[in-house]
Amino acid sequence: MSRRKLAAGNWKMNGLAAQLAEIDALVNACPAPGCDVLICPPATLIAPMAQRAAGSVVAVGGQDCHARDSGAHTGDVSAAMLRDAGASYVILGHSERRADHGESDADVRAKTEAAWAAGLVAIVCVGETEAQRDAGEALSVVGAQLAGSLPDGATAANTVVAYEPVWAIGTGRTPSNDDIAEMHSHMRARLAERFGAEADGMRLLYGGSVKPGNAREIFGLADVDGGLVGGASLKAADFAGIVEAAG
Ligand SMILES: O=C[C@H](O)COP(=O)(O)O
Repeated sequence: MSRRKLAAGNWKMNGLAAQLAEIDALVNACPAPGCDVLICPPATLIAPMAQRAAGSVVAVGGQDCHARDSGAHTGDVSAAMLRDAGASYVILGHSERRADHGESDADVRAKTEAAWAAGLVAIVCVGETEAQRDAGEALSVVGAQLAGSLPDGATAANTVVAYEPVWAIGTGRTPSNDDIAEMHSHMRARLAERFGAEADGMRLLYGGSVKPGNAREIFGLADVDGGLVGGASLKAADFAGIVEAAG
């Protein structure tokens, strides 16, 4: 099964209107990439970024959504609102959301259902802490997160899974290639048990200190279908190198 790779940037809580110029630079640097390209800016920049990127190869996504469409949820944003602002993807269950906002697998599953209902592709994040890896629990922890966070209706078209070891995020550290390959193979097998042949088409991203200098090697590993990139997605020059590696 050939899966088109995805280079996804997560700007996290970074970016003011002035940074929208990075999108122009990215579009110029990557006029015809051989992979899908996505930037997930903070919610305040989704609409202007989507307008700026309209007609280009760069898709725009959210970093979270509420499980409900609308209502009395001060400060929250629904999947329908993201879609209305021009998003086509949403990151769900990022470890920073799980840690900062206490999001459970059940919460992530409900948000994923909401994302699909709004026509968004869900990028569902999983990953172990360093203590869990040291205890030999990485595979079982990620397997349980996958089982709990993905609803039954997951398909290759509506879902992307991102494996992000918590200890590799923003640290400059990455797992060994063998460890990444082992985890991605494990995830593919768990998905195949549950979703059958559909799992062959699901894209599995690696995230955690992906840089232009290591992206090609990581994206070349079996069952790695691109990356979810934090810090190195903020500057078009860096992210263009990662897009190039994925293409
Ligand atoms: O969503 C992105 C990840 O948390 C990775 O962040 P990082 O590339 O800054 O390590």
